[in-house]
Amino acid sequence: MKTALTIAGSDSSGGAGIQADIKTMITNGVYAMSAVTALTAQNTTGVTGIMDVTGDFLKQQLDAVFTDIYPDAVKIGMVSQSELIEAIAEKLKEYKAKNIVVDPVMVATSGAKLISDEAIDTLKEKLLPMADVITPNIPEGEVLSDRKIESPDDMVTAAKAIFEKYGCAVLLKGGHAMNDANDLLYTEEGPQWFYGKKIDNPNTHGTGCTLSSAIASNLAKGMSMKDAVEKGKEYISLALGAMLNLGAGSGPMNHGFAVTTDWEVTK
Ligand SMILES: Nc1ncnc2c1ncn2[C@@H]1O[C@H](COP(=O)(O)OP(=O)(O)O)[C@@H](O)[C@H]1O
Ligand SMILES: Cc1ncc(COP(=O)(O)O)c(N)n1
Repeated sequence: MKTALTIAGSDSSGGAGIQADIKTMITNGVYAMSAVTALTAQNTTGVTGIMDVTGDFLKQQLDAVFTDIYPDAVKIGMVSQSELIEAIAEKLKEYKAKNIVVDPVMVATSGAKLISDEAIDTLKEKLLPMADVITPNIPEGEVLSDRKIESPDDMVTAAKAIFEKYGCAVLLKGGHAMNDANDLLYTEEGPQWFYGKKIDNPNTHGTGCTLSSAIASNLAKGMSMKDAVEKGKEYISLALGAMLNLGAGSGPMNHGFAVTTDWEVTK
């Protein structure tokens, strides 16, 4: 069985962060492991508390994982402090991690800020250049490219700028701010659009976490970047389309739509 590691924050309501990542990885057929960067007290209406782990404890978790069950892919989500980003960069280098997917999480769907300004600089300097692909949404893409993104043409210009600046493939997600679900992948081969049908579902808590974990799972299974993105988009469209409706705010998706309860105990 292929293996994947998520390095991210815990979402107590289970729709985003570590919990979304693990559910996504299981449903995509890989063995899921986690190194927790922070605990959040969070539900569908907002984040009420954040408790970061220490850099040393994050390193301990990464040592424990990499020296025993080597991950075929690594997904990085919420990392709010520079010290933690530095710890991750150091360990990924030490263990020669492969198939690194960075979701540069900055603001939750509910509006809470999940990264310090100083950490954004460290992310740009230390982590993005190590990534195989990064998956910013439009507001994150604006921060990383230092320009406004207001049209599909702007998406191409911004993705190219990020690709050239940080040397990693960029999947710039249109879902949030543009009126459709079209994402742009920018690699050394240039731009490629992935078209999605906008699903009329207000419950989008955790979509970014979920897509990046699906892509990491697909890379772990040996898919090319393009196939990993295409399959990842199919997965998130089905999870959104399952129309789960939980909580008072923007609720979670049904990550396990493809998990069967129709199993039997065999003796
Ligand atoms: N309503 C929707 N219907 C279909 N796909 C969507 C919808 N909203 C987001 N997506 C897709 O979900 C993925 C995550 O995007 P996005 O919501 O922008 O991420 P983030 O949570 O980081 O803001 C993208 O592939 C995007 O196109
Ligand atoms: C612990 C944690 N990590 C990430 C997100 C971002 O979620 P979204 O994918 O909705 O932007 C979140 N709300 N909580």
